[in-house]
Formats: sequence, C-alpha cells, structure tokens
Amino acid sequence: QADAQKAAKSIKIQYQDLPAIITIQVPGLDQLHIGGQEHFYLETNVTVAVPRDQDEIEIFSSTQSPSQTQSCVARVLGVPSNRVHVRVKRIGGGFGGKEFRANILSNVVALAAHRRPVRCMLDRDEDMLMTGGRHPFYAKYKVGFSESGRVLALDVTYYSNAGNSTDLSTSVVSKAVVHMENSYLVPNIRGCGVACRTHLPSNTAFRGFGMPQAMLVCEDWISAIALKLGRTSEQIRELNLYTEGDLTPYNQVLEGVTLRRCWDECLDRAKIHERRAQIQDFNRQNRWTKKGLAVVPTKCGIAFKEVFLNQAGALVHIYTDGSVLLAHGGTEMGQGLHTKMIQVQTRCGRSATRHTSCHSVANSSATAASVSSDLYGAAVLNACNILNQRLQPYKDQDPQGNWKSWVKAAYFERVNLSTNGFYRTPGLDYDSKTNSGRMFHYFAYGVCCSVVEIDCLTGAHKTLSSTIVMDVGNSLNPAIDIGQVEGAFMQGIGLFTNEQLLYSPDGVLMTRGPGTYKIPGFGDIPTLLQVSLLRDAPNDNALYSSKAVGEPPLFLAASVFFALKDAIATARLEAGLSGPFQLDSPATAERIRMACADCFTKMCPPAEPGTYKPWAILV
Ligand SMILES: Nc1nc2c(c(=O)[nH]1)N[C@H]1C(S)=C(S)[C@@H](COP(=O)(O)O)O[C@H]1N2
Ligand SMILES: Cc1nc(=O)[nH]c2[nH]cnc12
Ligand code: MOS
Repeated sequence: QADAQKAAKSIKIQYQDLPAIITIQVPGLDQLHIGGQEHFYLETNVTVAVPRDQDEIEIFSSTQSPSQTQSCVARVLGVPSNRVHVRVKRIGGGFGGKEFRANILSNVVALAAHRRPVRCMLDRDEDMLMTGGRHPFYAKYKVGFSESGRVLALDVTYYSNAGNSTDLSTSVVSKAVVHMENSYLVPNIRGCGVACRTHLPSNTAFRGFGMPQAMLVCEDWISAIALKLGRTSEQIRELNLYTEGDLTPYNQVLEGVTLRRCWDECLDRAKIHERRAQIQDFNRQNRWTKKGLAVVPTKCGIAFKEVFLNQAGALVHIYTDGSVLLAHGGTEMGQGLHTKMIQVQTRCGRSATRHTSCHSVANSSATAASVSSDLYGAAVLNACNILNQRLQPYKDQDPQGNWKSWVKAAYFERVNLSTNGFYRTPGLDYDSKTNSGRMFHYFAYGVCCSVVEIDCLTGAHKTLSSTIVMDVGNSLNPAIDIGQVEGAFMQGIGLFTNEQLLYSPDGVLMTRGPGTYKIPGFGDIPTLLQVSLLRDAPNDNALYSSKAVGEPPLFLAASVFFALKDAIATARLEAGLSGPFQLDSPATAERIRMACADCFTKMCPPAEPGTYKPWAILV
C-alpha cells in the first residue's frame, strides 16, 4: 500500500467547504448521550487480490462476510459472482467492523488487480478515519413509576449517528428499539429509533449491534427511579425483572428465563450485603474518595432481525484415506468458531476444517449476531448425519472394520462421500403489522455486580471487583466461552468508561491511534474478575443445548458505569445534592470529576454554549 499512499499524497484536491451535519445532539431533559467506539481489531482491514485466467479473480480479504465481498467485487468488475473467489483464512479480530465495511477496501484492490496481484493493508490511522465504528446514540426518555418502584410506562426515542451511508444503521437502531426495556416488564411502552444521516464516515455493526446503547439508557432511567425514591438501584431492578411467561413489547412469550437464577447467584457470589455495608462504612470515613456498587442484568434476543439471514451451509468431503474435509460458511475471527465446528464434527467422525471460501458454501450470511455456532453447528451436524447414514450399511456389514475400511467399501460401491449440510432457524415469524409472532429464537441472559472506587478530585477510578454469572446454556466449550465473556466484558469497559472518539467541530476525527484513543489496559481489568457460567441451564433451541455467547456479555460492563454513578451520587450528597443527574457515556475522568459537584467545580462553571468555539464536539 506504499504505492497507494504515495499516489494519494501526490493528488491535489480543490475542496469547496459546504455546510456539514455532524452531530445528532439536541439538549433536553431526561436524556443520555453514548459515544461511538472504534473496533480496534489487531489486524486492520487488508485485502489481497489475484487475477486468475478467464477473467476470474481470487480475493483474500479480512472480511466477516465473504459472500457480500464476492457480490460487491463482481459488481465492481462487471462480472457474475461465479467469477469471484473470496477466501478467508482467519481474521485478526472483526467485532462487526469487518461485516460491511471491509468492502470499501476489497472493492478498490480488486479493481487495481486488473493486470497483476495487488495487496493493501490500512494503517491504523487510515482504518480509524475511514471505516466507521459503533453508532453514537442520543436518547430522550420519559418513564412513569409507582411509589413502590414498579415501572408503569416508558417512552424512549433513540437517535443514532449513521454517518454518510445506510450500511447497517437501520438494522442497528431497530435492534436497539427492541431492547429498550432490557430485562424488565414494562406494561405500557413506546419506542422509536431514528438513524440520522450525517457527513461522518458511515458507522456500522459493533459487538451488540445497538443493544448495549439501548440498554444503557434503560439502566439510566432505572437508576434515576432509585435516586428519586431513595432506594438502591438493585431493589428497583429486582422488583421489575422479567419472569417466566412474561410478554415482551413485541409479544414474544419469554420461556426458559434464567434471569432470576443469574441474579440470585451473582448477588450471592458477590456477597453484596457485606459489600454494601463495607462501602457505606468506607464512604462515611472518606470525603474525597468514594466507592460505588451496581448490579446490572442483560437480556439479548438471539437471531438476525432480518429473517432471511438466519440460514447456514456446510460442505463435508470424506476422502478414500479416511480423512475428512469440513468447510462451512462462517469466518473465524478469534471467537473460536472453527474449534467449535470441529468439536461438532468430531462428535460424528474425525475432521479438519478449511478456511472459509465462497466456493465451498454459497450465499453465506455474515458471521455475526453471535449465532454462528448455532447456525453452522446445525449445518455441520446435518452434513454429518447424511454421510453417516450413507456409511451405516457398510458399518453393519463389517462391524469389525474401521472408519477407513467402511469408507473404502462405500467408495468402491460408488456411494457419494460428499455432501453439503444446511440449516435455517425455524419459527421466526414475527409480523410487525400485528406485533405478534417470534422475533428471536431464544434469549441470552447474564448478570454482573461491580464495585468501583473513584477519586472525586481527579475523576480517576478503579474497578475493584466484577462478578459475572452468564447463561450460555450447556457450553460447547467452557474455555472459549469464558474467554468470550471476559473479552466482551473488557470491550464493554472500554465503551462505557475510557474509549472516547474526539471530533473537531468540522467533523474531523482527532483520535487516530492508541496514543490518543485509550482502549482498555491491564489497569482497567477489575482487580477481582470472577466469571461463572450458569449450571444446569440447557437451551433446547440450539445445538447440543448451548447458547450464543459472542455479544451478550458486553453490556454487563454497564455495571461498572452504574457503580461509578453510585459512587458519584454519594459524593454529590456531601455537597447537598440528591436526586438524578446526567452522566454521559463514556464515563471519562473529566466527566466523573465534574459530576462530583463540589465547592471546586462551582469555581469553573461550564461556559454558555455559543460563547466559544469548542475544540471537540459530541457526535
Ligand atoms: N476474539 C474475538 N471474539 C469475538 C469477535 C472477534 O472479532 N474476535 N467478534 C464478536 C462479534 S461482534 C460477534 S457477532 C461474534 C461472532 O461470532 P459467533 O457468531 O461465532 O459468536 O463473536 C464475537 N467475539
Ligand atoms: C445484520 C444484522 N442483524 C441483526 O439482527 N444482528 C446483527 N448483528 C450483526 N449484524 C446483524
Ligand atoms: O454481530 Mo457482530 O459482527 S457486531
């Protein structure tokens, strides 16, 4: 890409500055702004394109959607899709950032590779400038509740900053709206989602796909109710938790609700009553250092909202030496999909998996929505069952034989030893006209209790402990799943407490690398991080009773955000301030410091908007 960078520098562009729309923010009551997030995958977007004979082209791309890369390149080159061979060995992290945005690189590299192979990998700053990230959200809400703390009515409008193209923005904001109530029963509810087109680079999917933003707003009004009623926020949460058989706002009956089990087990493991007493004691003895605690649940609907995406293919060959080749349409991005697929295959034979290619499986959906193990696992199982049925007669004829002898016997009888497997998630029949039917295949649940300590004078904070109980059904691979919970949780800590994208008033991103954009470091890991997977919680809706684990745990980091709010609320009491207050996400040191209103913050009140030109703006 050195040539491309040299070429780009030599181009002189005449710009005419036109009015630009950058922000989605309008000040108002009961509102919350949630900043965007850079994927910061270790591997930036990269593509190698190799022209082959008969106007064919081979593309090696760091994409989560090989089929979409194939159809985009086909359109760009003006050839049918069957001329474009896209291959994905493994991705150095995707997190949703390579679901739709990888194409802005693979399209141009394919075009440049007209005569000879071309490779291009974006530098970190180029990737951060061009490929978008998590949607910034701005929300306005009204909530009604009884003296006892029961939520009675809720009205939320979510505005997302979509950037300059649709990309996945309408899908993100619609998945956000259907998570506006998180884990709580709200009898009267209205939600609206607006994807706002702006002149920023297009924002896109990012682990959680709008659900974390939506649920943070939910937990914000829950904590406001607690402050209003002078109760702990966990009392309000417990009072309103969904239970078995409840109806969601889209009239899906909740079955197999393990929320209460996760909640009780988390409170027990976190020894919350002792912790609460210790914190009260500590806070009484310290004016300028405060501790806070919060317990936050999450409920995530599992399925692509676009029904047609809930399909998956696999391809299995058995060779005459007995070795097996397994290909499926999912991409490995570090989440352990290939490992889990080999486990499925091994439960019915031996295997080796190949890298993903659109020549092995056609029309694959993006590896996204945390459903890939469910979908591709079922497709692999389907293929295995077909082949095992074909081999069964040879096993019966020669029970003393072995895998290789049965394969040979079948081969010499001209039995087809290849097959593809397929799976489509059943029963997704939600109809928005009647607001009835099943929108999600099942739900993933989890609860986390976090304890933090803040320095009221600097705004610095430390997460002392986080106790997570996650329902992953019967885990296919506990090591992978615990790793996913830990990784998602830390990415959530980044989102809610330290990753802040700063834009100039003209919409130019100023934070373009790890020097200015602070992703979680070792010091951000809770001093005590306990992750446990809920036992005896089989999920009869998915492969071997497992559950999706990729995205759902990310939101549990909101327990850190609300533990910070709890500590700040205590600090504000020292200054005679009680009741709800606004704390935008990420809870940076500046925001924590200024929220701890005291005699010092009074000395530097915020300047009147319009009386100065800010050096950075909220987008
Ligand atoms: N190590 C790692 N884990 C990850 C990701 C990743 O890029 N790297 N992507 C996350 C996202 S955004 C999703 S949707 C799921 C996708 O994989 P799955 O569908 O197999 O869970 O993995 C999650 N965990
Ligand atoms: C396209 C899409 N639809 C969803 O419902 N969830 C998702 N996560 C990542 N991509 C998607
Ligand atoms: O669904 Mo993940 O790729 S945002």
